[in-house]
Amino acid sequence: MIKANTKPRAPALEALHVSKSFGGNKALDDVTLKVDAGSFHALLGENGAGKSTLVKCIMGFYQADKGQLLFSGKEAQIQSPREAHALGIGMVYQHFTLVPCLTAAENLVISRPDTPMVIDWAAERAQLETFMETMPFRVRLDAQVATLSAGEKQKLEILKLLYLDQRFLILDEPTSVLTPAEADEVLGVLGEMARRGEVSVLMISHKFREVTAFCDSFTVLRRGKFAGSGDARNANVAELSAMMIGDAGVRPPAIREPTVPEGPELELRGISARDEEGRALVSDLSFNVRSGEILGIAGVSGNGQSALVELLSGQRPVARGELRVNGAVFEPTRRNFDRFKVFGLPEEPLRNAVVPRMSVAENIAFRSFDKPPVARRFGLISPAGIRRRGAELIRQFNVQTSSPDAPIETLSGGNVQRSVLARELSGDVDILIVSNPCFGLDFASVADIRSKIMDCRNRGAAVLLISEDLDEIFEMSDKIAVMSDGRLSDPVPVAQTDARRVGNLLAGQSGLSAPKPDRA
Ligand SMILES: Nc1ncnc2c1ncn2[C@@H]1O[C@H](COP(=O)(O)OP(=O)(O)OP(=O)(O)O)[C@@H](O)[C@H]1O
Repeated sequence: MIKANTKPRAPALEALHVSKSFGGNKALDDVTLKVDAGSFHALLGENGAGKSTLVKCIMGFYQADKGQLLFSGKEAQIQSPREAHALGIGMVYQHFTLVPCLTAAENLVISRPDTPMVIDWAAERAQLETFMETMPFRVRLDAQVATLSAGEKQKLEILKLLYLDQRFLILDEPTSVLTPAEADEVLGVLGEMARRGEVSVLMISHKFREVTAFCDSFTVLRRGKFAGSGDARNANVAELSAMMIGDAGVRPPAIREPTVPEGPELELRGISARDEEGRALVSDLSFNVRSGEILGIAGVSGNGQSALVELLSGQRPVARGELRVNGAVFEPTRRNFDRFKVFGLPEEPLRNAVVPRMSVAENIAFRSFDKPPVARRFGLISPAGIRRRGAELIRQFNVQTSSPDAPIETLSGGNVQRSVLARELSGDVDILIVSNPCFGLDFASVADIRSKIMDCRNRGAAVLLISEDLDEIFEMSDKIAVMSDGRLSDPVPVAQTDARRVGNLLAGQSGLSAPKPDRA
């Protein structure tokens, strides 16, 4: 049995003069990071700055080319994640690693390296309850993971590390799936545990507010190099952003210009969709998005937003209802996307919007590979044309890649996102459907991408923005609707609502159209 939380013993970690290259690309160049025992340390940097590479070197996923790692003052050579776990270093990833069909208790027990072949569930259960009592937050042990909210899953991921007696916690943007209240709770509790000397935390974050409100110290990386470190409680946002981006300026906020609602229009009439077992994913969605307008759909992840994006992009059949573009019934096929100039950014672009092993240039030129100037006459594809067009968009959208020919899977998460946006926003756009477009992007990229989306709207596109980020919804939208449990509230102009009302709808309280009986 794992001995849980018997004594305070947060470890310190120092990564000294670490360098790591991929081919000719120096991802880390003489980087030093020091996390004191019992501190809550933030790791900041633009997309592609080297944050993931550094934590992957610490976790033993990568071996550094140069440098030294000291763990609790002793030199450590970590060859694999298993060795990192054995030392007491654990990581919470951006995406959940729990097994959805098992209960919370089962997930904890099977995560142990010493799980016996035959499990004495009564004994395990008693030990788990004792463990839970020592923990600052609880998760229902009998709940099936699939039924837990994102906040509960995130807590369970953290509990799992503590259950495994890992006291150096690395968190990769842990709050991106949480509501603001859940994020504050999780970070607040981790901060208290660190102060009590029970854990040390290293958190990758793009959110300045969280860093200054919850962390003790920070390190900034810029283009693979150490750019600065200091006390997070006294840091100010201007200082942090200057360290992150150097002299490069941030684009001013997106400017909303007056528009005339005459032009392209997207309409959904009574749309329902189901999962493979026939359960309703979205029910009776009816709304329209007009030219020069952004309709923002707010919602906590898992309330039907993915199904909505999938059916709009033709990846999921419509069970009932009609999609219309410019007044006519619209079938979401590649041909029609081109014909009606419908563009989009789905969730998890590396999985859903690119071919990982193909080059950045090829992925960017995808939509136009059979059109001039990328295609030669008679529809023949021109590799030089693809490369030229790709290189042009890489420059324009500031995608950080060692070369246009690098496989897109070697780019940092934020740069994959920028590449897909480069592809989707560079054309003549009439209808734009974007889902969490700024997920995982650094603050300068967020400003840049939001302005590009706003430019599309200002030029007359009808924009559907699906986002879990309420700040984004309020900054960008002309009208707001809330999705909860597969249903949508009536869209209202942004001036007629506020964060409290939207928050109530997010929590599933009244205001949504009454559920209608859903038949197959
Ligand atoms: N497996 C790999 N092969 C080739 N290049 C890589 C690989 N992993 C990372 N890189 C490169 O290393 C650099 C740093 O990437 P990294 O993922 O560490 O950045 P990051 O700061 O975590 O960015 P983000 O905030 O976008 O996640 C980037 O230029 C990236 O393209």
